[in-house]
Formats: sequence, structure tokens, C-alpha cells
Amino acid sequence: MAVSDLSFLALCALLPIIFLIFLKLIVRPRPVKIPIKSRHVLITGGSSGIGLALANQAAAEGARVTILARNLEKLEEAKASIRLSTGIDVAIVSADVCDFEAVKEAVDSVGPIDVLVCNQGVFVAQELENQEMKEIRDMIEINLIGTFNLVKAALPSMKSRTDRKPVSIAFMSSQAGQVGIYGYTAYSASKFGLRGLAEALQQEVIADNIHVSLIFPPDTDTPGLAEENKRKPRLTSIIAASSGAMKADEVAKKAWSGIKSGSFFVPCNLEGFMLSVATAGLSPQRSYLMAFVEVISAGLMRVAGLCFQWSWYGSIENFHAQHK
Ligand SMILES: NC(=O)C1=CN([C@@H]2O[C@H](COP(=O)(O)OP(=O)(O)OC[C@H]3O[C@@H](n4cnc5c(N)ncnc54)[C@H](OP(=O)(O)O)[C@@H]3O)[C@@H](O)[C@H]2O)C=CC1
Ligand SMILES: CCCCCCCCCCCCCCCC(=O)[C@@H](N)CO
Repeated sequence: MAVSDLSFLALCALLPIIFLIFLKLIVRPRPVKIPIKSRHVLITGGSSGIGLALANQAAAEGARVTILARNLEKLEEAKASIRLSTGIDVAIVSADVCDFEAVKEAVDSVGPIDVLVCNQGVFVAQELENQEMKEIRDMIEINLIGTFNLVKAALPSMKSRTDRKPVSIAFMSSQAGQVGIYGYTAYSASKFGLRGLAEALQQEVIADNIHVSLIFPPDTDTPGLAEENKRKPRLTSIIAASSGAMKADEVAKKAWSGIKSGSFFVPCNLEGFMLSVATAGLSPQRSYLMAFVEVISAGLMRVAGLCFQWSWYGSIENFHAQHK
């Protein structure tokens, strides 16, 4: 082999390494670890489904957990179920996230928060044309404005903590917050909204050692999903089935691992991983390895995304052809 061939091969091997080093130097915010043991975790919507699973796992890991929701009976039941499975007592607090004064009072009553998980959410799948304005408003109010209320209420004490250790604010989005899906005009809007909130907020709070995570679950087996499934447009189910369904415990496990590693995007399954790479956009990225994957697979992921759209629009066409 000629010397020039060898040096060409060496260059080919070297380029990715140089690129990795470059990415390692520039990714921002810098990597961080956020332990939850012995720290105060507030989980909204913690009385049911994904929130309850998050609370269970945090309690089992030795965090001091508070769960917040509206219905006090459901909160008591959740507390009893967590005690049964972990032997640990969590604190409960009742408030409607839509009421800022109530949220402020609740947050002040539970003491300084190290990890705030804004997980409360409602979802009713329906074509916009058939959906009542009340349902649309509820989704925006509870999922998006309610999250603003929580962050506004918790931020002052999170910022003024004396120990300066890394703390976290996590938002429960959805894969429907990464791609618009038939039947989810209002829901997707509320969850896409969380992304804008999260991206901007991360820049505002990084100097306070506060780290933001956005979690993107697929359909997850919860009381909320069972309720949603009672009346769901057929096409919503068909398109959402592009991503596999998960158990609440599995989603909670992925969520905690993402929050603790300070990841900005937290996908929960393989399809979610692809979605996160495909929709990386200008989101912050702490991991140079993930940044590397995003850069080298960007074109391919766009092709995959176009294939999914091709298949979804195919389903929509078929559906209309059958229902003429
Ligand atoms: N299940 C799924 O398929 C998926 C869910 N998600 C998201 O995960 C989150 C949790 O969903 P899931 O576990 O299924 O939901 P559930 O319906 O099982 O639980 C919702 C929780 O939120 C609380 N909540 C609802 N409205 C309010 C409010 N106004 N103020 C305070 N708390 C409230 C409920 O308690 P109460 O009613 O007593 O207030 C309950 O604890 C949601 O944000 C959802 O959008 C994302 C992707 C998939
Ligand atoms: C480039 C590659 C892309 C790969 C995969 C795309 C899969 C998208 C599926 C989206 C499913 C949305 C489910 C919403 C669940 C939810 O939030 C509700 N249960 C609540 O209403």
C-alpha cells in the first residue's frame, strides 16, 4: 500500500475523533449530575399514572417526596399505595395548578424544592372541529399555563437556596409535543408550548445551577390513557401506534435517569430516541456523544421522518376513502 493511501486512511480515522473532541469542548450547558437521594422532590399529578410511578421510585431511592394534585382522596390513596410498596411516607398537598395563589401557597407550605417535576396534564383526543372550546382551554390551562404557575411559584426559593447544589425543573411533555398528531391540535399545542418554555427557561436559570429536562413519553398505560381511549378518533390511535406503548413504571425509570443526568431531552423508547434526534433543532445538548449522533444522522432521520409522514397521510387517505 502506498504511503499516500495509508495517510488517507489515518486521516479518515482521525477526522471523527477530532470532531468528537471539538463537540466535547463546545456542548453547552456543561454535563451535570443531579442526585435525588435525601433531596426534596415535588411531583405534580403525583396521585395517578406516570406521576405516581415517579413518586414511588423517588421515594424508594431515598428522596423526600411531595405529591401535588387537586383531589385529596386520590392523594391519600396514592400516599397509602406508596407506603405499601416502599414503606415510606410521602407528603401530599392539594391545589389546582390553574390557580396561581393556591399553587404559591402549596409550594411555600412544602418547603424548598430541589427537583420540581411538572407532570400534571389532561388530554382529550378529538378533531378540532368537534372539540369544545372548554376542553381546548382546559388542556392549554392545565398543561401549559399551570406549568408556568408552578415554575413562577417555585423559582424564587429554588434560586435563593444556600447550598448552591445543582437542582432540576422537569416538564412532562409527550411525543405529541415533538410531532403534531391527528386529534391532538390542542394537546400538541400545549406540549409544544412546554418546549419553548423549557428552552428559554434553561438559558435564564443556568447561572443559578438549575437544570431543565423535557420528557417525551409515548402512549403510557395509566388511568388517564384508559379514560382517553374511551373516545379517541380512530386515526389518532392508528398514528400514535407508530410508537410502542409503555408502562408507567418504565416511563418513570427513563424520566428519573434523564433528570438525574441533567439531559435536556429525555426520550423514553427507541421511537422516542429517533424523534429526539430528528427534532433536535437548536435545543441545548450536554452530551457530546448525543451531539455526534445528531449531526451524523440528521439527514437520515429526516428521511425516516418523511417516511412516517408518508405512511400517516396514507392512513388518512384510506380512512377518508372508506368513510365517504
Ligand atoms: N398516559 C399517556 O399516554 C401519556 C401521558 N403523558 C403526560 O404525562 C402526564 C401524566 O399523565 P398520566 O399519568 O397519563 O395522567 P393521569 O390522568 O393518570 O393523572 C393525571 C394527574 O394530574 C393531576 N391533575 C390533573 N389536572 C390537575 C390540575 N388542574 N391541578 C393539579 N393536578 C392536576 C391529576 O390529579 P387530580 O385530577 O386529582 O388533580 C393526576 O394526579 C401528563 O402531563 C400527560 O400529558 C405524556 C405522554 C403519554
Ligand atoms: C424520525 C423518526 C420518528 C419516529 C417515530 C414517530 C412516532 C410518533 C408517534 C407519536 C405518538 C404520540 C403519542 C402521544 C401520547 C400521549 O401523550 C397521549 N396518550 C396523551 O393524549
